Amino acid sequence: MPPFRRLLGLLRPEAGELWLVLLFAVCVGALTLATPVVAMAVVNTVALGTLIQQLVVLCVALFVALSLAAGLMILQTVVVEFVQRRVFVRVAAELAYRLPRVDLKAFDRQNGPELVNRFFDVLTVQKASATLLLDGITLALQVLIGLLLLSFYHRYLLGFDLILIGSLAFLFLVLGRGAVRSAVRESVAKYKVAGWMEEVARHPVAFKTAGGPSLAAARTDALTREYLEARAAHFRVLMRQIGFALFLQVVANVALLAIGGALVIRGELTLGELVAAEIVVTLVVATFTKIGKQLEAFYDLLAAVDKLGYLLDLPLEEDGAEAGGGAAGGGAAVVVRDVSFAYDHQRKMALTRLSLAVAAGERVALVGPNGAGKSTLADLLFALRTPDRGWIELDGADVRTLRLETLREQVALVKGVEVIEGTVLENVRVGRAHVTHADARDALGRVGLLETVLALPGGLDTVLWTGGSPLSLGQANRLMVARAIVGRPRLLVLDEALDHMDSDIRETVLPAVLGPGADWTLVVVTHSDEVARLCDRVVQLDRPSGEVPHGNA
Ligand SMILES: Nc1ncnc2c1ncn2[C@@H]1O[C@H](COP(=O)(O)OP(=O)(O)OP(=O)(O)O)[C@@H](O)[C@H]1O
Repeated sequence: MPPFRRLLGLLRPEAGELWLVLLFAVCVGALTLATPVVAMAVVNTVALGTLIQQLVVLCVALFVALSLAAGLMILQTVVVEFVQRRVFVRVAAELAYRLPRVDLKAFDRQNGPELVNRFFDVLTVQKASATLLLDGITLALQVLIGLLLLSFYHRYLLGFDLILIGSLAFLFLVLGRGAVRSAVRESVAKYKVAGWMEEVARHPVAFKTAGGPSLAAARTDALTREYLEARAAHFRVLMRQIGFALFLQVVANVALLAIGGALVIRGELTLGELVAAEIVVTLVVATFTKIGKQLEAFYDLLAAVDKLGYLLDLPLEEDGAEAGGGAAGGGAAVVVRDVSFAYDHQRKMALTRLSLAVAAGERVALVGPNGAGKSTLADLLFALRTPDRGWIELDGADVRTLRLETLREQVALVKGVEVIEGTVLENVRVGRAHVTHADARDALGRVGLLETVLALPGGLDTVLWTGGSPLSLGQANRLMVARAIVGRPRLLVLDEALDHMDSDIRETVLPAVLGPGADWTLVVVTHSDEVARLCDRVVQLDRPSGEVPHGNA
């Protein structure tokens, strides 16, 4: 979507306030023009040698007009402040809604956390929109009203106005061509630098290996250069416009003095009118010097909105409509029917026409070589991805038709370690209000982690950091199992979650997932013969040989 349309979309809910800002600006613009009007009256009355009282009345009138303008400007600032706050809250709320629902596909070829950096563009939107709403509109209106006023003095000045308006149109439309594109390119380059910095910070071991620092420096150098080129290209457009605006300022000032002076000499303009016209033109052309700042704010705003739009446009998972569910407790029967799946942009199939039936309460080990598609199947069971063909049933219900929220109350997946910055309790609960403190303690106990957690300074309220610290990796792994079993799922899918545990620990955890109280259906992806042996059945997956029929772009 073009950035300008996106901007309108973002500001639409604020339409009421924006009209108010515009109204204030019109009033302020009109009121500030009281200065030239009063000046003209003063010059004319002084020239005619009238009374001091008239001067006092004029000054009082000017004071009232300018005070009113100042009051309106304060109101305008307050309204713009509220608009800014609301834009921040709206974008934050929308992202909080969308991010957990983003289709995993979107993150296959892009770094999710790096994409989220674009949220900071809300600040650019806030700052730039405030600049434009407060100064930009007022300046534009001052120019407009000023030119209108000027045209009343003499028809020559109307011609002067028209030439000035034509020049301004040339400045914005012709000289500004390509500015939005160059602003967007600049901001893309900026994010690449930030993304790379994050990459370096995220992989401390890799970048501490012998060549790590030089790789960090070399790539930063290349990306910074890319940024500088993009910035320079954008600056060229800006300078073109700023230079022309300043040139226009000089020409307009001189031209008015020349035209006005000639008209006064010819008696077609009074001295007062010339002074007033001169003040108006000074006001109008003074705005030209500020055009650079306004233009930069405008292009930054469009680039920021473009970036935010990118984040807000990430595709969401397709949700089913059925509440579904089958039996309330116990294991769920799972059927995988003729399922094929290929990742986007891959030539090889990840799964080809796989069929599998798992009875309710059955424990199945999925084994096979690297790349056989085991993790892909685990993802499909949790509906992180959708089969390209075939389907999956849970207790006879097609998973695609179920509401994802309901489905994920019934299916739990343990895949890698995802510790959220928050307390141990929050990490076990993950927003599920029905999970009590006692439930969390019970789940932690079952995976042999309760004593370790209670020994931490804050017990279950100890704050964990992303990555799991102060827990060890193995302990964090068990925390993930506790998170999965605390919701008493009907299908538990463990993607190599047991493989990383030492045999003692595994013995503690195994009863929790395979023992008598564990009445769920279990699918364990494993490379361990020991784990496989404990299951009711072992299903071997082999690397699919199929190619994606017509590419998978
Ligand atoms: N995000 C992805 N994008 C593109 N291709 C992927 C992605 N994830 C996996 N693949 C490909 O899909 C195929 C199956 O991968 P999958 O991770 O399911 O295998 P696996 O059996 O779990 O392997 P392992 O035992 O190594 O964990 C592999 O060929 C892999 O290269």
